[in-house]
Amino acid sequence: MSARLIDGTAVARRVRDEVAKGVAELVAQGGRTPGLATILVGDDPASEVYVRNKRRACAAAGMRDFHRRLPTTARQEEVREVIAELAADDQVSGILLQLPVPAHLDSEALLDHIPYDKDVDGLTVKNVGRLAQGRPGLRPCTPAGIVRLLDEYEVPLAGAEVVVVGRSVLVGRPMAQLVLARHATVTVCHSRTKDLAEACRRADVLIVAAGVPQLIGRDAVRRGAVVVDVGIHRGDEGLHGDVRFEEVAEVASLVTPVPGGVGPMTIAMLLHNTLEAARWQQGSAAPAA
Ligand SMILES: Nc1nc(=O)c2c([nH]1)NC[C@@H]1CN(c3ccc(C(=O)N[C@@H](CCC(=O)O)C(=O)O)cc3)C=[N+]21
Repeated sequence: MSARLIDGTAVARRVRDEVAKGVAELVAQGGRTPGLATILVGDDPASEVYVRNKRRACAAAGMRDFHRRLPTTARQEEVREVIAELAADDQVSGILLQLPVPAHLDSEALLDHIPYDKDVDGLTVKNVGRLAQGRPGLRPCTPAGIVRLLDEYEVPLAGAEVVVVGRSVLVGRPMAQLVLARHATVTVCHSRTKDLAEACRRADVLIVAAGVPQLIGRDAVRRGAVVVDVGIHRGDEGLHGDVRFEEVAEVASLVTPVPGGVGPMTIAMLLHNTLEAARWQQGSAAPAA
C-alpha cells in the first residue's frame, strides 16, 4: 500500500469538539440549548445503530436529544403529525427523518413537512434549491463531511477533475453541487455510464457513492488520485465499501478507509448542522456555504 489514509475518525473528533465548544458558547450567551430530534420508523437494524450513534453524539456535544420511534405500520399522517409537533417545538433545532422509511410511506412528502431551518439533513426542496443556486443553507451531512475531509488534507478542489459515482439525493447529487461550488470540474457517473472505469480515470478526486460493494478497482483509478469511499456494506468479515481498498491503495495518493472514513464525518456534520440551525433560528445568518 502506498496511499496515505484519510482518518475520518480523527477529523470527526475535531469537528465534534468544535461543535461542543460552539454549543457551550451559545448557551453562555443566553441562547437556547440546541436540540436534535431523530425519527425512526420501523425496525431496520442498521438504521437502529445509526440513530443510536447520532443520539449519543448529540448528547456528548451538549445538545438535547429528542427521539420519536414509530412502528413499521405507521401511516403517512401519523409520521406527518410527529414532524409537525417537532416543527412547532422551539426546543427542537433539528429534525432528522432516518431513511429509508418503509415502502408504503412517501418520504419526499414527509421531508417537505420539515421546516427548512430545521432540516439538518439538507434534504428539503428549499435547501436543495438553495444549494443548487449557490445560496447559503443547510447542506447534506455526508457530502459536507467529505468536503471537510478534503479540506483538512489540503486536497485542492478549484480546477480539479472530480468524478462522483452515484446520483442519489442523499449523496451523489449534493456532492456534485458542493464541489462545483468549490470550482471543480465535475463528472457524475451512474449505472448507465458506458465505460465507468474510463470515466473514473479522469479523476483527481474520485468519490464513490454507488451502493455497490467493491465496484471500483485499480483500473478505475489514476495514479496519485484521491479516492473517497462512501459505501457501507456489512459482510461476514466486517464492513466493506464500494471500493476494493487493497487494490486502490496501491495507486491512490490518499484514500478513505471503511470503517473510519466518511461514516464518522456524517455524524459529526449532523451535529455541526444542528448547531448552525439553532443559531439560525436564534437570529444568526443562514449557514454559509
Ligand atoms: N436521513 C438520513 N440521514 C443520514 O445521514 C443517513 C440516513 N438517513 N440513512 C442511512 C445513512 C447512512 N449513514 C451513516 C452514518 C454513520 C455511519 C458511520 O458512523 N459509520 C462508521 C461505522 C459504523 C458501523 O459500525 O456501522 C464508519 O464508517 O466508520 C455510517 C452511515 C447516515 N445516513
